[in-house]
Amino acid sequence: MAKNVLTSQEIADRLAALPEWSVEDGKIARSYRLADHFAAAAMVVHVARIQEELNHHSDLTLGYNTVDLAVNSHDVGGITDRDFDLAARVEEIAPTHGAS
Ligand SMILES: C[C@H](O)[C@H](O)[C@H]1CNC2=NC(N)=NC(=O)C2=N1
Repeated sequence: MAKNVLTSQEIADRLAALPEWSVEDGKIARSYRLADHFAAAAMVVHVARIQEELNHHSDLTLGYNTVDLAVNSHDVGGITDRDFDLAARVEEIAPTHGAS
C-alpha cells in the first residue's frame, strides 16, 4: 500500500467514513469502551495480532475498561492510508468484542 502522507483534506475525507476517529497530535485516534477490564485486554491482544499482520503499529493503551489507539506512519512522518487501513480493520472487529 502506498505510504505517501495525506493532505488534511484527504484525511477529512477518510475520517468521514470513520466517525468515531479523530486527529490528535498528528495521529488518528479512537477510544473504545468495553464491558470490563478482561474484555478490554482481550481486544488489545486481537488488535496486536492485526497490527503484526499489517506490520503497522499504533500506540495501543489498555485502561480499566477502555482501549485507546493513536497511529500515524512514523517511517514517513505523517498520516497515510496504512493508518486508515488499520483503523478500518479495528472498526471491523470492535463489535465482536462488544466495544463501542
Ligand atoms: C521495520 C518495520 O517494517 C517498520 O518500522 C514498520 C513497523 N510498524 C510501523 N508502524 C507505524 N505506525 N508506522 C510505521 O512506519 C511502521 N513501520
